[in-house]
Amino acid sequence: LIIFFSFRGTSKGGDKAEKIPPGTMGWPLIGHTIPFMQPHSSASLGLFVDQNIAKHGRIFRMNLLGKPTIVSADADFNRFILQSEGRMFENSCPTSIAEIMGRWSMLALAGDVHREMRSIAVNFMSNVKLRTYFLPDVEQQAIKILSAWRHGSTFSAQEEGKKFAFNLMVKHLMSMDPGMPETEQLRKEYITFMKGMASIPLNLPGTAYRKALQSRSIILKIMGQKLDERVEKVKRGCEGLEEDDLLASVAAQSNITRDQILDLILSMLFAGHETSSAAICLAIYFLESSPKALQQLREEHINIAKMKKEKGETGLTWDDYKQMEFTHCVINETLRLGNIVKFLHRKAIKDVQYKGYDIPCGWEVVPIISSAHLDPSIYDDPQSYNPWRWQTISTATSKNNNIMSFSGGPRLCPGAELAKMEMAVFLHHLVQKFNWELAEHDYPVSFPFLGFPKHLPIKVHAIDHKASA
Ligand code: HEM
Repeated sequence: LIIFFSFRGTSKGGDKAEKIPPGTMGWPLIGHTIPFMQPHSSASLGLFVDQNIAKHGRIFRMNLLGKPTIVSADADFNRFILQSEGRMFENSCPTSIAEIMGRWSMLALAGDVHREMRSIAVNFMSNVKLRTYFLPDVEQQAIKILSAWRHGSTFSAQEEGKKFAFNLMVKHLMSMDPGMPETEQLRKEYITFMKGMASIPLNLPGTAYRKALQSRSIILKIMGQKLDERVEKVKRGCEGLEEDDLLASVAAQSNITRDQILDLILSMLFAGHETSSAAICLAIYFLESSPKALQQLREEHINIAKMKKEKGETGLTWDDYKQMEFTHCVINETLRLGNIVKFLHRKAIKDVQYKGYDIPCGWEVVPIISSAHLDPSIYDDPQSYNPWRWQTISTATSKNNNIMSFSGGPRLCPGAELAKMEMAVFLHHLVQKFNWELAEHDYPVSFPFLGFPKHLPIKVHAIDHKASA
């Protein structure tokens, strides 16, 4: 029976009674999960999705992770899905991710509890906080990382990017300082935790998934100790503490439980660290192969630094950041072609009709958000890295629906501005100090989490400003 029901419905046009999008359900239980998850260049949709689009069109059905699923590579439908969050569709995190990130993680929540947790995240990264607290720290961390790079040395840019983003997040989430033993222990556990996130969810002795669950317990223990310290300080009424870090501000709230706080912090560490470090690596990768873009970017930053020096200013300001026009083009193009997040998980919470198709209530829905970025009808020559295209495209999300890197609708990434600012500040110092080349061939791969198979090895050359003056 399982085989019969799994293979039935391989018709091209979808079911007759209901017009469910066409497609095949594949093997019993696992369906097409393995080919769907097959690693591929993040600047592509992958062979499986391309083949299905060619056969069935941009909206098709399949069995993913044991569930009937509608996959959409249709930019309009994706926008519709994201904007109908809570009304027709809602977040639907795979069980294995919810288990590892925690049931209170923002990635796993939907509805009112999600809204409550989200407002904490939005407030944590408000514009005022970005200007006041984050910007100086981002700059300090960037300078610190880059000052350890030696002329002529070769190392993994991916590791450096992760160190930068990790240090920044743990400082702002829990006031943990880089290099301290407990920060290093947390980082070590976090690496094991991440390996499990990207593994097959088999909770058996020795598997990456089992190890990740064990690391999760250790990470929560460390975070729990930090939380206890904060609660104690809040009780003693230490002034200004709420501004210190996220732990302090949530510790002062009585409406969320300890488990909720810990899962929130862990999901923020994940969401704010993996993505922005990937973004920095992508910029390093794309700029290396685009000397003209690198040159223009460098000129922009040398000019900003020169003007600041003339005015006797040190440290970047929000106005400096906003003035980095070409840098914003580089960032937009890097995110478009790099596709840090390829797809999202949603499910239909009622029967939905769209473009003549029926999406049955309860079915999983996977919008492939990278599809808009790679669509030649939206972006000319989408495979080429061309930051200049953004000089004529409006980047306001309200005006441009085809920028999907940060998702859209009510779950739009609350860390978008922080991530862009991290990229801009890191690039400001990087391009003034170094030239670089890939030490080995590497490229960004969607696992589905974005990574570089060889960890992006680069060789750096310090720029001799006296010689170039
Ligand atoms: C270039 C870097 C980044 C990219 C591409 C990115 C992308 C995304 C995407 C696609 C989502 C999914 C939204 C959905 O389910 O519809 C998301 C959610 C989220 N991101 Fe980011 N993100 C980035 C950086 C950050 C940073 C620096 C933070 C800071 C902590 C952050 C925090 C979050 C949070 C808390 C969520 C959950 C939002 C919710 O469920 O309402 N992100 N991000």
